[in-house]
Amino acid sequence: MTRTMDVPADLREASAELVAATRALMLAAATTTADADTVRAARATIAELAETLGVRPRSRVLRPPFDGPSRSRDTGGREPWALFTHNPMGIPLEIHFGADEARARLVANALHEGPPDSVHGGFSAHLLDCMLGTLMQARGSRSLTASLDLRYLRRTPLDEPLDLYSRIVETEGRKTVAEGWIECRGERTVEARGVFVRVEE
Ligand SMILES: CCCCCCCCCCCCCCCC(=O)SCCNC(=O)CCNC(=O)[C@H](O)C(C)(C)COP(=O)(O)OP(=O)(O)OC[C@H]1O[C@@H](n2cnc3c(N)ncnc32)[C@H](O)[C@@H]1OP(=O)(O)O
Repeated sequence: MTRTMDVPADLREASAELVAATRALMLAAATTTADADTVRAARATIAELAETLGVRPRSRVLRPPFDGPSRSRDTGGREPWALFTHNPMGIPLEIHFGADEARARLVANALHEGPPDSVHGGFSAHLLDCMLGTLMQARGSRSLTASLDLRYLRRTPLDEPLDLYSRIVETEGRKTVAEGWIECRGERTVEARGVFVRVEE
């Protein structure tokens, strides 16, 4: 494991920019209407880049510090915590923490499609697990998701602002119950309830 703090700040910044550009490339590659020659030329360029970047790969993505979310929480929601800065597979979320709750805003795009024009249910589950799990982390708790129950109430649209929320319901011993939901235009589309169990460091 390489922690973000183990690499120089300049490389961290360059890596975050590369990942953001890669996400833009993923969307462009998936939705392009360019002709076949242009697409093939792009493929060759990308293959070349993959070779350049893959010369000495790490076995894991850069890992942000565990206390990042709690430091963000300490700012009272002024400084959000950015998720998946170094991983283009993750859906980038900027989470604002309160004491026992969190919120984020996101516009899902064509890469996240499940039912036509709607967010894939697995991505909604991923987003809500992030909202709940990162809130646990922001409260300093080293906990893993033991269960995550979802209710898909209506379709969650692409290309529109989505509001994501999570909050702590109760804690008993090593277990914490948290819930979260996604809203579009003020209407809930998905609800989640998760049990988190604290583990040893
Ligand atoms: C060593 C690693 C270090 C890691 C440092 C963590 C750092 C954090 C970084 C954040 C990272 C982001 C995280 C994002 C969220 C994920 O993506 S987490 C990934 C998905 N989740 C997992 O992989 C978890 C896999 N499962 C497990 O590891 C274990 O089953 C668990 C959940 C830790 C529980 O195992 P255990 O410690 O042996 O717990 P156990 O003694 O059986 O039960 C403890 C209590 O929990 C209850 N419980 C257990 N499972 C359940 C359940 N499914 N439903 C309800 N209650 C349950 C038990 O009934 C028991 O209750 P009490 O009897 O105390 O009242």
